[in-house]
Amino acid sequence: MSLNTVRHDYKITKANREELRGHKSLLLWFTGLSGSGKSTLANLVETALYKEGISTFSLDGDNIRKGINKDLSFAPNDRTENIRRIAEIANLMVDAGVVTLAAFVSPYIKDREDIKTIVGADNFIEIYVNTSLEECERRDVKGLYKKARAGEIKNMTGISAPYEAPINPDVEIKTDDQSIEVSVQTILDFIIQKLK
Ligand SMILES: Nc1ncnc2c1ncn2[C@@H]1O[C@H](COP(=O)(O)OS(=O)(=O)O)[C@@H](OP(=O)(O)O)[C@H]1O
Ligand SMILES: Nc1ncnc2c1ncn2[C@@H]1O[C@H](COP(=O)(O)OP(=O)(O)O)[C@@H](O)[C@H]1O
Repeated sequence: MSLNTVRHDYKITKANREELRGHKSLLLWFTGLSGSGKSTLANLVETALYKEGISTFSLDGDNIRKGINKDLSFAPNDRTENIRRIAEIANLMVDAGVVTLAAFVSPYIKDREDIKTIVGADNFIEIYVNTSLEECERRDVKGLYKKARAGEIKNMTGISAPYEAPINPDVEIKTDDQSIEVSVQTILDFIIQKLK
């Protein structure tokens, strides 16, 4: 669709904003099943970065699915639109010079490829929180798996909707047998050089 809009070139660029803040900006994208540990890890990674004086912002279900995306369901097309809008928001945040953390199930490979295109491959870090369905169900943090097994929730990822695992993620965290502390440190070790 052509809207005849013209892009204005602003004088202050992402590079200027990164220089002012003293670090690069990146999108850290956490993908995995519900209950895999995305929010837990994103939260702790953000806290560690904040303590190092790095500007951060977290996007997750609370500020997205209850806000800008409250019109979207868990049907495949709506999940795709959910992720597309989040990627566009994340792109603005990264452009603003902020290290942005996003924790979403994001079950489709194609949708995650599209995020990379929107924010730029150099700005995108895919973190696969690889927790087995058995372990997620054992945790059942929000009681959703029990409801899904009882047929009370449709399209539940891992039960009645697919999860397409990343083929070549930047970081893979296997939380079934790795502590939270080691998981956080693994992520920090991977990104810290990239922020310089
Ligand atoms: N059907 C179904 N499948 C998966 N998850 C469900 C579903 N219904 C509700 N929830 C809750 O919504 C959270 C997932 O939302 P996302 O925006 O991350 O999903 S997606 O990326 O659009 O697939 C997810 O949050 P997390 O547990 O933090 O992953 C669930 O709490
Ligand atoms: N190594 C680990 N990494 C992350 N979470 C873990 C790990 N081991 C156990 N957990 C627990 O798993 C649960 C994950 O829940 P949550 O972070 O809400 O998952 P998600 O955001 O993927 O739905 C938390 O209760 C957390 O304490």
